[in-house]
Amino acid sequence: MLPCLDAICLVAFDLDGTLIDSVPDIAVAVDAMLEDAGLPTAGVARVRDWVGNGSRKLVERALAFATGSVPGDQMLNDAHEAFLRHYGRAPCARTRVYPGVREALTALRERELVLVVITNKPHAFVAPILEALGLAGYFDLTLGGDSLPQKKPDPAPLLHVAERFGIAPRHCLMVGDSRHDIEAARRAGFHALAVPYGYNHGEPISDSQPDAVVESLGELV
Ligand SMILES: O=C(O)COP(=O)(O)O
Ligand SMILES: [Mg+2]
Repeated sequence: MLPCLDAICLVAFDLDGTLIDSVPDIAVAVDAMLEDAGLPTAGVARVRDWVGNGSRKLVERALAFATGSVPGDQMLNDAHEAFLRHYGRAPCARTRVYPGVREALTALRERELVLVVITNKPHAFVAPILEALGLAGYFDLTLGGDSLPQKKPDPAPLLHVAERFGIAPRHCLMVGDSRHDIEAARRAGFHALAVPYGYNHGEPISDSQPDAVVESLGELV
């Protein structure tokens, strides 16, 4: 069970698959990287199941699919650089905000909650995407997968924001689409709310036993 919103002072949102449907642009960049390497492309349906552990892991999974073996360091480094270059050219051409997100963010801001983004995406992409979609103004802080030495499912980024704003974890809520968000929330002592429409390696998010699942963030308010 989720506590009543009155008991919550800070809400941390996952980005990819929770606030925004970003996989169409991510898949274009993955496929461009694979083409550069002379490998078969993967397509959006496969890439969807590879998102969640940051860009390097995404590229590693794509190379393993395309070559049939785990890539060596040099190949992975080169491919990761190529992916970042391609993604950086158009990180927000096909990316869309999910239904209910703007309404939820507006209502939570009106309640004067601290709102943050904690994503495993490289931080350099976060501000340009939020700005392009008109979401930047809602957030007090954003953390990317490379902002700290640890990323989700490690609880460190969640504990970092709780401490930064001086709010006890039991008054914080993590909202996410993947098992990494739910695990990070558990380990940090945050409440955990999940959405079922995002990217969770093809598994139902209910398997991770979040406190609650909502079909749309519009239900939050
Ligand atoms: O970039 C990823 O791997 C996932 O990003 P997310 O943490 O916003 O879902
Ligand atoms: Mg996500």
